[in-house]
Amino acid sequence: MRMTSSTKIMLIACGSFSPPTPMHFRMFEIARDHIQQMGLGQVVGGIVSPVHDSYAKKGLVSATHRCAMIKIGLKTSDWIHLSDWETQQEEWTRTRQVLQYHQNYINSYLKDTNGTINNQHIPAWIPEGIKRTAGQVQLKLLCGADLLESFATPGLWKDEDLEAILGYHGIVVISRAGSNPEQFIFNSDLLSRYRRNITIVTNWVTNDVSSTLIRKLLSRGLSVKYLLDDHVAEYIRKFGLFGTNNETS
Ligand SMILES: Nc1ncnc2c1ncn2[C@@H]1O[C@H](COP(=O)(O)OP(=O)(O)OP(=O)(O)O)[C@@H](O)[C@H]1O
Ligand SMILES: NC(=O)c1ccc[n+]([C@@H]2O[C@H](COP(=O)(O)O)[C@@H](O)[C@H]2O)c1
Repeated sequence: MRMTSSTKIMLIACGSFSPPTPMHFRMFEIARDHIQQMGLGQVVGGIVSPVHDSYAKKGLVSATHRCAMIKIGLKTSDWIHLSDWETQQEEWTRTRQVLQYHQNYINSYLKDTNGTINNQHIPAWIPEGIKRTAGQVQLKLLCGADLLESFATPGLWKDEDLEAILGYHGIVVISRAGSNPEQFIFNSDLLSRYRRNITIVTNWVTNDVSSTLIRKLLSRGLSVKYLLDDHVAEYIRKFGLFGTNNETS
């Protein structure tokens, strides 16, 4: 998987997005700039894939609400799109399979010269005009350094899944306050083995706004203005999510 300036790349971020913060979308912009400026490839699309409801993480509101908020937050982006595929499955899907599904779909879409897929519903996350782009598209996992560090949590990730994610797709890691991805990779045999498939991107404007922080502010009736998209905040208040119950937030 050698990357050159002509390699076509799509980025996919998997997470709870409960709620989606501007940082969730900003990480795509930071990654695209880095990849293109370093001549590592051409980023042709971004996918936000919210986790299934059965993931049952604390603070997770229904996928219907999370998908709606992601769509609202992405209204002004012309290259990052929601994929609700994970949320539509019977149960939680491991990240390796999420990547595999999207990569397979992209591959068959690009190969579909007789237009069979064109007759079906094309998901919104397929970049417009991608068929005109010659060659293959490589799907990479985009994540914050905390997700990379979760790879070391015993029992959380299967080794064979990490091998597949790192070996076949590759990951793009955005630095996050309090993390040291270089050191973390150095300490891991597995990650060191796949070091060249891991792109670390320094976020020069560190911003540690997390969904947890936003949920806390909202549940305490505190303002989230300038931390969260106004329209997403409006949606949250409208449906009384995260303990807002129509209070000022
Ligand atoms: N401020 C940030 N800087 C870099 N990466 C981030 C930031 N916030 C979220 N991410 C990344 O976004 C992806 C989706 O994360 P997730 O939905 O779990 O967000 P979160 O804000 O960390 O959520 P929570 O606070 O509920 O744990 C993860 O890869 C996570 O590392
Ligand atoms: N084994 C796995 O594939 C695995 C394990 C833990 C988290 N994840 C994914 O990581 C993302 C973020 O999860 P957390 O918010 O729990 O860090 C989610 O999309 C989740 O599905 C995948």
